Amino acid sequence: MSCYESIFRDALFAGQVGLVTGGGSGIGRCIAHEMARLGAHVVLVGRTVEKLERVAAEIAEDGGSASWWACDIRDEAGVKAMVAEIVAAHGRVDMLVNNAGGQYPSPLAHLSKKGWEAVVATNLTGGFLMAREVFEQSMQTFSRREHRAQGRPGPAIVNIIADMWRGMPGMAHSGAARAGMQNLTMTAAVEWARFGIRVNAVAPGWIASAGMETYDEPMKTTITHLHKSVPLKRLGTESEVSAAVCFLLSPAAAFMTGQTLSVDGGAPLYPNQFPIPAHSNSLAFNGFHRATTPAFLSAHLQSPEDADQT
Ligand SMILES: CCCCC/C=C/C(=O)SCCNC(=O)CCNC(=O)[C@H](O)C(C)(C)COP(=O)(O)OP(=O)(O)OC[C@H]1O[C@@H](n2cnc3c(N)ncnc32)[C@H](O)[C@@H]1OP(=O)(O)O
Ligand SMILES: NC(=O)C1=CN([C@@H]2O[C@H](COP(=O)(O)OP(=O)(O)OC[C@H]3O[C@@H](n4cnc5c(N)ncnc54)[C@H](OP(=O)(O)O)[C@@H]3O)[C@@H](O)[C@H]2O)C=CC1
Repeated sequence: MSCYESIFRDALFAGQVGLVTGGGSGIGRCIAHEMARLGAHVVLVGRTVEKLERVAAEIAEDGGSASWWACDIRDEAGVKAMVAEIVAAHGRVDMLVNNAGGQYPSPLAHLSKKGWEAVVATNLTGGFLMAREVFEQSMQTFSRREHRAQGRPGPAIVNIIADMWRGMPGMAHSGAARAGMQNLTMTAAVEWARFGIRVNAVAPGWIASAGMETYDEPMKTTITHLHKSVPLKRLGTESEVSAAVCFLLSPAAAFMTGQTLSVDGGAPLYPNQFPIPAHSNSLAFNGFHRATTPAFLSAHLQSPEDADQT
């Protein structure tokens, strides 16, 4: 019996096959453990063989069932071949968790085209390729009628995105990609609903995941202060993201599609997360004709720093 504790009932995913991209570390590893604990066979996908092997071994030690496939989700031919092999080996894919992703901090103006493309390909194109292949190859394997006859829905898909609702200052490439993924979630949900395929997303806020280790020291220092900007006054855990994912994959969410669940302690509702750096020359307001600015507010039409200089 697995040592992984889940809030969900035993055997919830018994007999199902689930793919977890980025399953070799952090949130993806945790999701893979929980899905295996609930009875699924889990295929771990990522680029680093050692990480995938280690997590597959952990799941096996816990009495679960897992295999792995090394693949860069940005490689279209690699994704096609991988999904084909998995479908050939297991007969189908019931669940896809598009979790692989990442970015590096940089001011927008310093982003190179290559860096932008690397992050957009990782966080948007890769998720699209995975979802499209799972859809296409599921449709080839089982006709819609066969699916219905077996009383089984098509695969359930969950995309991991991020808290980008108010922009993502310092990580513009990732914010743009995640916003794209959120929109793709809605479109796929509508286009694939008639095949019984549900597509949802989970938007983690700041999670104390292994992924946070990948940042440099100044960024890690910033991260140690992030909890102060969270109404619940702490970071989230990998297992709190996993629980949301397992809920969306489960029949409890059978009437949910195209939705994004935020797991963020309320952080986006709280302003001042990222202080705007001091202005050297902020834009002056344009002094509209016929404006009716109350006198007591006129001082607030320029930043205090600029006001100090006048
Ligand atoms: C406020 C805190 C957090 C907010 C919430 C989010 C948290 C998390 O997401 S935690 C998970 C974190 N995990 C990661 O982010 C994984 C680590 N990151 C990456 O692997 C990279 O960022 C990647 C996504 C770009 C990896 O893609 P890959 O193609 O493998 O990258 P390359 O190393 O080949 O780089 C390609 C290109 O991208 C530019 N670049 C990459 N890293 C940096 C960097 N640290 N600084 C500046 N530029 C970077 C660069 O242009 C690279 O090309 P070259 O210059 O030729 O190397
Ligand atoms: N932790 C947090 O606070 C937040 C995390 N997120 C997102 O949640 C997801 C999981 O993050 P987390 O667990 O924290 O971080 P990790 O860095 O631990 O996980 C990212 C995983 O994705 C894999 N991966 C990255 N690029 C590729 C690729 N091109 N092809 C295949 N696999 C890839 C990595 O493995 P490998 O390098 O071996 O391929 C790694 O296992 C990411 O998308 C992350 O951006 C979103 C918001 C907040």
